[in-house]
Amino acid sequence: MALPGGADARPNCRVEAAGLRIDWSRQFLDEHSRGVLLSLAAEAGFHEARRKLFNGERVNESEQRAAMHMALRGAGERDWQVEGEVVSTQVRAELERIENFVAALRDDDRLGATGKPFRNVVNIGIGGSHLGPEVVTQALPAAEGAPRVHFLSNVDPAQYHRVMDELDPETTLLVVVSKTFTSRETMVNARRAREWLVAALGENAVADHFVAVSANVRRVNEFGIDETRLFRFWDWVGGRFSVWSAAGLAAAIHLGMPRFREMLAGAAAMDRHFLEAEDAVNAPLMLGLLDVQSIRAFGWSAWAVVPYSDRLRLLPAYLQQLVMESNGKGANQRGQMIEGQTGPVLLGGTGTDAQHAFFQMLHQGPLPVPVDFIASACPQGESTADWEGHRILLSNCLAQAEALATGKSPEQVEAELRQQGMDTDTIRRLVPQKSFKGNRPSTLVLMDRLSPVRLGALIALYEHRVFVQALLFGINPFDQMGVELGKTLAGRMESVLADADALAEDPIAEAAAQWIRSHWEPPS
Ligand SMILES: O=P(O)(O)OC[C@H]1O[C@H](O)[C@H](O)[C@@H](O)[C@@H]1O
Repeated sequence: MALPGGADARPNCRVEAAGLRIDWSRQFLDEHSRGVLLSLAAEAGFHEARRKLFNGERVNESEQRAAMHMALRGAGERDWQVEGEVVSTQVRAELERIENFVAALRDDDRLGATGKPFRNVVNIGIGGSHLGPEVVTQALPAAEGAPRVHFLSNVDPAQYHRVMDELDPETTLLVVVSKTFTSRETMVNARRAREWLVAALGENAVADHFVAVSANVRRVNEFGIDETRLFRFWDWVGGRFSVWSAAGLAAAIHLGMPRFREMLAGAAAMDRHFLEAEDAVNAPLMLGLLDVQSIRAFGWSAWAVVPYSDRLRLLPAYLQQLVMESNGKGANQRGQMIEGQTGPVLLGGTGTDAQHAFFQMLHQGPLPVPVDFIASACPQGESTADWEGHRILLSNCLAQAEALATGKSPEQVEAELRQQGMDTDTIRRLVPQKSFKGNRPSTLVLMDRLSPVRLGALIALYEHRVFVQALLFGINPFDQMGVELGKTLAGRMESVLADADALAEDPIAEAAAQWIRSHWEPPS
């Protein structure tokens, strides 16, 4: 099927939802295939599944939990329920606690152990307890006077040094974020940061300098943080859906509470669109269905997300967790193995940098990779140079999408080469190498400017799209069983590396461990 010639030819492939202009005109979709995709959604029970999701039923069956992240951002609008129990009251209460805390930091009412105001905040957490707050912090400028927010996620000590070595314990607040409060990396980093603090300011400083964000109250208490310094979220908030909860505390500190609430409102607006828009113009539904079509009907297993925005440079990594941890699964909810690819492999980078890296493959690689182009009409800054740079950025964004769709025919290439006076043999060899097949699909997501409300809507758009993909594949998108085995083995491997008498079960791992140990020497 050829891509349509012009966007106006397909008015139903473009919607404005929650302030985002979402255009899938350059996808392989005509009236017939749209009908097929929508009937597949109906067969998969889309309306009922969406109802269950928004009603707080146990959609995460393997873990027997709801997935009610919508309640976190819509708490002001109505009383959301989880398994029949109203949760909006506790959500609002926790938001208020966060608000008071952020205000106290801003107004220097909450001080460090030696009476100095906090100038730096370190978010210690990994996965959903890191990517969400960092993606927001990078995307949006800090509120005036807000402390600088840093992120410590990796257990690699090099990262610890990069983040912590420049900080002053007296003016640093440590926020340990972990839903389970068991993630090894987070616990190791939190303990090391605690030692760093205690070495400088003594044991009593812990109470002033540490707060926790978790669903596991007992573990937090065991770590030595009492409930007055614990911000809660709940079992029904998945890690990769948790930025809207207290797990977004670092982002709230960075943005200030009014703008954090605006982000929640943007996501809530996308929730309303997903819940209320007609199927054919329901952006998360249609995009999710198109993803499934790309994977299942066309066999394209990759997907690229390219924000033309330096501020959204972490978005592809954030979406990798959202998409691939949710839907990168080989068994469906009924316990049957799924044949073929499920969730797409997501690659990404920012435009225009990515154009000089992996775009070659997008244009001429043998298999199409559908691309999401994301851009804002206005730049962040207001100077003439900012507007000029931004115009160039946007031109590239629109041009790349067009080039992918239209391509360049062999005839056109041949004519150009002839005009340059090239000989026939060279032309024969060069024409296939220089032509572009075109017909490469893309989706364009535009917003007026990157603001809290638009960012919220953008992230929620992807969340619901992932839900739709999962529904069509029969997958539970809310668990992540596939991360467990490696964690268990890493635990065992720690003793193998620490103790030469402890052997690894696997001979290849054992040989590698021996080699590593034989190369251990103090730094010169
Ligand atoms: O928040 P935590 O419990 O520390 O979990 C942090 C992360 O680690 C887990 O292994 C999962 O892969 C992620 O979904 C989660 O966000």
